[in-house]
Amino acid sequence: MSVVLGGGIGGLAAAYYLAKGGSKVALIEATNRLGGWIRTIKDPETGVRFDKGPRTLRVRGDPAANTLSLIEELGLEERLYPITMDQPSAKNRMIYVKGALHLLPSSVSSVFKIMPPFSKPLLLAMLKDLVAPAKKGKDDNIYDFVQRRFGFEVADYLVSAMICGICAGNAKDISVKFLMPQLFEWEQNDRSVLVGFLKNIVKSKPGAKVAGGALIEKALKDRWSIFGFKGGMEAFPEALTDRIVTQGVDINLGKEVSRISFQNGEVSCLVNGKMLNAEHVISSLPANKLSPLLKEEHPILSSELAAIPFVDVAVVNLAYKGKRLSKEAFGFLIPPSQQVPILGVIFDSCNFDAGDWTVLTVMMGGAWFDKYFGSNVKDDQLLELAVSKTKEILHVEGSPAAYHVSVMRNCIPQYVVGHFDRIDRIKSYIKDKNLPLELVGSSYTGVGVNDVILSARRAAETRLLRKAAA
Ligand SMILES: Cc1cc2nc3c(=O)[nH]c(=O)nc-3n(C[C@H](O)[C@H](O)[C@H](O)COP(=O)(O)OP(=O)(O)OC[C@H]3O[C@@H](n4cnc5c(N)ncnc54)[C@H](O)[C@@H]3O)c2cc1C
Ligand SMILES: C=Cc1c2[nH]c(c1C)Cc1[nH]c(c(CCC(=O)O)c1C)Cc1[nH]c(c(C)c1CCC(=O)O)Cc1[nH]c(c(C)c1C=C)C2
Repeated sequence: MSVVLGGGIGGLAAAYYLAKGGSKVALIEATNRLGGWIRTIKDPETGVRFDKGPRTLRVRGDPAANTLSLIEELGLEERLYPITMDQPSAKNRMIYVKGALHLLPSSVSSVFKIMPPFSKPLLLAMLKDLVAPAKKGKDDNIYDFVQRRFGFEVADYLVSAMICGICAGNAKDISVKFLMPQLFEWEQNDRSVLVGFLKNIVKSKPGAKVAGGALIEKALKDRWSIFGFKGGMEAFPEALTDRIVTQGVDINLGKEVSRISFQNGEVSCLVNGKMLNAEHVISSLPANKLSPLLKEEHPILSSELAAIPFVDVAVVNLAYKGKRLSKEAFGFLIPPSQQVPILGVIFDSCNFDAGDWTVLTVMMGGAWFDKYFGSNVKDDQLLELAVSKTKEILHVEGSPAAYHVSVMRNCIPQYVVGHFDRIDRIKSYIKDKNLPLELVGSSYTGVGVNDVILSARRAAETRLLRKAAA
């Protein structure tokens, strides 16, 4: 039997892939619900739906192709809500700088123009890269890397904002390999990103195909940019849950794992005071939650896991009656240099049909949670701030007809400088000690849902191969 720890999207996907391969699986989840950070709620009075975590997924790249093939296996195609590249919510992303909203460049032609808040065409920033010196090293923070190669404005306005919009983190701490591993390699090997890029075009063979089935083909043909689910993102873990129930996975809710130990190639998990023995364990727990469970037997592994930092994010969902926005867009981000106490706002009702409602999600905190809110912030204060910033920046007047406030503690891991070396050390430790343990989830090799699902598939396949070989 295999045990899967955690019932977020990572644990559910791991259980699905294991069971699909013929394994007997028990899934252990500490809370009384499945889905982890993926949560959709419905306001009881207005019926408006709010997503607290993700609401859209990417279509490009292998992790996305894998998610789409999982969706196909689950027969969920009809429940998808595609957003195509020509829609404003796919094309228009904004930043708020010096008291005004600005569209981010979204086409090749825009690099030749001066697009405020940038003082020069982005092409000039790209040319800077040709003369900028390379800094040799194993890793760098993404802010310094971008400032060195493309200048202050690209680092400050564009990349710092994007890092907020992906991991709520500070670009001055986050590894360049998190977002731009290839660009960093080109700097190391070719001295310039542009030179590396051009050499790569010459070398690369056209027509490289991503893995996947009919749905990914359709998504690419129909030019999907991102997609969500009709009724909200929680439809996805719900469908996975239904499927693993059919597969016979033993789902245990409200059961917290408090210790993991290994002996004779097997594993024992202490679950609500009782020992559960298995041949193998896949942990989808966030690294900070897994760390204490291993401390007694594997202190080195435990401290490597504990060293992966997390940030808190406050998520305030707001619904206003009527159409209130003057610009259709995905939303806007605020670069940290602007010293505004919110990270950004998603325009949910531009992305999805919300009837006669304007639905917004205001995200706050992240790497600056303590600076702006301390440790005792009240929901009312967060709501008031979200409403007042919405009024100031988007000119949405009055009070929301519905709202929901959550402080999501330790919800996003931070891939700080040195993260990927740490992951290599963690993997080597598990391999060298021959532990029947696989790690899945957003703490390790990608913070998005697509990455998490792919990590679950790889972990399950590794386990199934080992079992078949034994
Ligand atoms: C505000 C926000 C916005 C996001 N937006 C996007 C987006 O737009 N696109 C995107 O791709 N991703 C987005 N993400 C990231 C995405 O939500 C995560 O990558 C994903 O949900 C992580 O899933 P997981 O299974 O790894 O972890 P989790 O969801 O954290 O699941 C882990 C589970 O383990 C359980 N657990 C913990 N400790 C124990 C224990 N001791 N015993 C048993 N069970 C335990 C927890 O209760 C939880 O259910 C966002 C995240 C947040 C917070
Ligand atoms: C302001 C805070 C946040 C917003 N979204 C997230 C946070 C912390 C979380 C998040 N957003 C994305 C991912 C997945 C990345 C992946 O690898 O798939 C996560 C974990 C997607 C995303 N959202 C924005 C960008 C630039 C990206 C990267 C991928 C892509 O280009 O689609 C933009 C964005 N995020 C937020 C806002 C307000 C925003 C606005 C333009 C909120």
